[in-house]
Amino acid sequence: MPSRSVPPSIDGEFTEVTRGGDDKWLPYKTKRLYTNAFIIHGNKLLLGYKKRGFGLSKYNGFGGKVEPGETPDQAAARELKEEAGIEAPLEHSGTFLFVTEGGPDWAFQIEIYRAEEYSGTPTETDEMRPVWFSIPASSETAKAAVASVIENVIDNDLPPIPYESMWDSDYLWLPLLLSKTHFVGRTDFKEVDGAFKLERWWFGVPTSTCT
Ligand SMILES: Nc1[nH]c(=O)nc2c1ncn2[C@H]1C[C@H](O)[C@@H](COP(=O)(O)OP(=O)(O)OP(=O)(O)O)O1
Repeated sequence: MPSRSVPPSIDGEFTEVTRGGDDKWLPYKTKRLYTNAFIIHGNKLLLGYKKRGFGLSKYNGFGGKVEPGETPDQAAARELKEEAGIEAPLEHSGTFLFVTEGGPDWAFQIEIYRAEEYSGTPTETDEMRPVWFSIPASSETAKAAVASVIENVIDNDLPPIPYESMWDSDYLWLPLLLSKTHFVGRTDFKEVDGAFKLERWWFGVPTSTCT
């Protein structure tokens, strides 16, 4: 079988964790920077239920556009405060490109952040309602982490991570974020009647962290 290429947008030495769909990666004109931040507190994960805009009625991390003059780190902190009312020592955890067919002709470059502590009280805003979910038991390797989340082994009374109400590809990389494994990736979605359907994806981790 011929070897399949890494998406053209991925630079550097990464080991594939998961891929799907064909190799016909969508073209895009430019990239726009976004952030997305997740709070992991013990065995709980904080997500926001999106009340308006793109991604309405989905659960997601807290984030949005990087404004002119801002760094992604600054934007991540600002968006977390604006959308959830909290502050946290955010660490950069991954990057992926979200490209659409039928949607914008530019790619969303989403910088993903995580923190294990926070200050303040998660508070509902006009855009997001914060909700805690249970994190499944952790695993040693990136691939095992993906498997543990799919099996959804939980040990508290909170609901499990609501993958069915998240963007279609989040179950592929959230386990990497939970296990503190830096990752890169790419997803191509197709917009049909206002809904976005995952068409192809690739996620990888730095070669040195994949055992
Ligand atoms: N967890 C996620 N998984 C995914 O596959 N795509 C995501 C994603 N989070 C964001 N995206 C993509 C799709 C989404 O419509 C786009 C913009 O992200 P957001 O919805 O977070 O930003 P907003 O349009 O709300 O920006 P602001 O108005 O600045 O808050 O990036």
